[in-house]
Amino acid sequence: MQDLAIQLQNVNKHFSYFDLENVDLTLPKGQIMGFVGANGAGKSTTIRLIMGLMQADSGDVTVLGQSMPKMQTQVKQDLGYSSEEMKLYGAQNLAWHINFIKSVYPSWDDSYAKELLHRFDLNLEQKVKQFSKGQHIKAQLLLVLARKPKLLVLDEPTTGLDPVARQEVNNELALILRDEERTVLFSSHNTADVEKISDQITFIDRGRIIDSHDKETYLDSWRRIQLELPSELPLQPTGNVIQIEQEGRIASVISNKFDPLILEAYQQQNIKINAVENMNLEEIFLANVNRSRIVRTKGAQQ
Ligand SMILES: Nc1ncnc2c1ncn2[C@@H]1O[C@H](COP(=O)(O)OP(=O)(O)OP(=O)(O)O)[C@@H](O)[C@H]1O
Repeated sequence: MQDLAIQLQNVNKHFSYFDLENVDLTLPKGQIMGFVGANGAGKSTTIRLIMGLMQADSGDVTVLGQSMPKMQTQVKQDLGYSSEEMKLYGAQNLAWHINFIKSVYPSWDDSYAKELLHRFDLNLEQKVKQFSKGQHIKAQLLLVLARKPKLLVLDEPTTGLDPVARQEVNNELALILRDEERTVLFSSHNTADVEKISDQITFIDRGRIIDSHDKETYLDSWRRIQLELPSELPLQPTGNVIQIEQEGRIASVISNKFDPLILEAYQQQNIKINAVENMNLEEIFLANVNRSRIVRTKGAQQ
């Protein structure tokens, strides 16, 4: 069995107006996982459960081989977390924060911290309360990255950053990717960031995991196929086609498990294939969410 940094098995968490349901999630060590979902999908709740900040109603949460939240202190040194909710002390400067974190975490890497300070263009002496939003986010990231934890859990690390700062943060994450010892889970709304830097992708919608795969094979399995039909009769759904849009004799279908045999099958029905297009992660995410919501609505109606 692969060595896992994170394993969630059948995890449930109930809130008054929201349920996280039967969440299964595995992240092998040394991988970067992009955790994608719309607003309110359950990303932060899942992350809080992973961090041991909240207890699941049922199911098992295992992080770096330890059961959470029970063994939280045992993994503390190896686990780094950053989220917008975490506030730094406004009255203190960055140097004070660095000294504090350094005293708690022996793995602190001074030369890496200096590098980040320079790259993120932060000032050691400036009081945190004077930081802009972007500087605040970058300072938080510096404090967690320079600890060099084995597992980094970042809740929307690039939200609120301008395109330049976003690129800087993404570049740092991409560098971490080369370090086979380290594992990253980061949540994001930004599918372009996830497409660029992650090697595992998990989609969550309305409290359920709707897909979780390695990026390369996943992206490669989706296609949009543009068709010209012999008549205006509705195109019949076939296996591996999850969406059909048709206007007259023109149809656009989406396959989530593309196989060239599907093209042969269309041609045999005198359907002309105008184009077979790859899809980007945003298009895949939207198609996936739409399908999952249709399936759930149908299930609820039955
Ligand atoms: N402590 C809580 N008590 C009650 N409901 C909560 C609590 N925390 C979160 N929720 C609800 O759970 C749902 C999921 O919230 P969560 O913060 O996990 O979503 P998210 O995917 O991180 O969203 P966003 O991208 O908007 O930050 C929301 O409907 C939220 O209102």
